[in-house]
Amino acid sequence: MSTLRVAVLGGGSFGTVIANLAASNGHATTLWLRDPEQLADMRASHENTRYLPGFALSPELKFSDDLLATVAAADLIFVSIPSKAFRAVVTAAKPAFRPDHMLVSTTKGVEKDSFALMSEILREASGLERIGVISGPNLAKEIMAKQIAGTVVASADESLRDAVHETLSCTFFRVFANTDVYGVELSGALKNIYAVASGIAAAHKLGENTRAMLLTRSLAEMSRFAVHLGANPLTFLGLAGVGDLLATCSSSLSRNYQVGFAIGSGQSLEEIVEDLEQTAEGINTIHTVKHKADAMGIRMPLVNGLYDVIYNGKSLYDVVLAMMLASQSSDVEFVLPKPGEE
Ligand SMILES: NC(=O)C1=CN([C@@H]2O[C@H](COP(=O)(O)OP(=O)(O)OC[C@H]3O[C@@H](n4cnc5c(N)ncnc54)[C@H](O)[C@@H]3O)[C@@H](O)[C@H]2O)C=CC1
Ligand SMILES: O=C(CO)COP(=O)(O)O
Repeated sequence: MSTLRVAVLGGGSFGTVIANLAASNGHATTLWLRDPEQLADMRASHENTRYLPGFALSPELKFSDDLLATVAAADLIFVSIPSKAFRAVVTAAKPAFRPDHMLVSTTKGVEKDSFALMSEILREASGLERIGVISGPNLAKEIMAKQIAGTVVASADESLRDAVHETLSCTFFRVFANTDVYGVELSGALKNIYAVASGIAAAHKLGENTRAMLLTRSLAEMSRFAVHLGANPLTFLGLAGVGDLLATCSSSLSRNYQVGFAIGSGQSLEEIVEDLEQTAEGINTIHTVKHKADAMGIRMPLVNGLYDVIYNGKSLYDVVLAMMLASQSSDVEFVLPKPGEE
């Protein structure tokens, strides 16, 4: 196995997980974080006490707050920065990029207003060609606890896919490959919306039939939307699609599910956002996807319903009732297209 020099940008839950996997696999790895206090704490304790307390990190993992030096010393760079700051960080790193650099987003969100996907931002802001994304059912704490999991790396560049496999694979973490970059990253971003809906459903103690219907119709809606944006619908049958939807919509470890549960328990969105000390991409994604779907004329009943509950103050009861009494719809649109959508 060849060893790579790896940089991970972002010292939150997931950046720490990725950096720890790479370092534990013997790759020279530096985790870049901007906060000097957190940097000093991580250097001293070799633990991410803020986001992943109780998990010892690889003794080989290095930490830095020097963005350009960290990037310049790496071959493979993972960007694990929330979508709202993603472009700013990649732009700041640009002076250190080289044409041979491989850039991989781990971020499950879309840029507000522009609707740019993270792979598009990586390409635009860096000017580089070797771009990829990873996504899948990857709850950070489970991976830190070495519970078996898999992820998907998507890129048109085979050597990048191989490098990510070599860097992250181990006895409890398996990396699968895909070439449908938009499909994989849209899967990761869109499922956060439905994790919020699932959290609301859980708070209302809805039954298993309801949960199964919600998840299945979520998958139908996600793939319908993504196909309009040029993704392959079959990607949604993979680990990044149905896999991540199942994990995130079922787990109280998911921050998006937690937000939904709090909404369903009667808390206001303002209170929830104030209390939340971590990233829940779904809140912005609901807003951004609703406006994009409206502009493109894509039917998204679950997104519209959720938007009405969260942003327009409509009652959940009225929204669900309207959905249940709507005219007959197609089960699988690739088998029976909706009239007018053949
Ligand atoms: N936590 C998880 O289980 C997983 C998270 N993801 C995705 O990874 C991305 C990052 O999420 P987490 O690490 O969980 O978030 P987090 O909330 O745990 O941490 C975010 C980190 O980004 C840093 N950050 C924010 N703005 C920054 C800026 N301008 N410059 C430098 N650093 C900045 C924060 O200081 C913090 O360290 C999200 O898009 C999330 O959807 C993907 C898979 C699993
Ligand atoms: O994407 C995730 C698991 O695959 C993490 O989900 P949350 O961002 O909702 O915690």
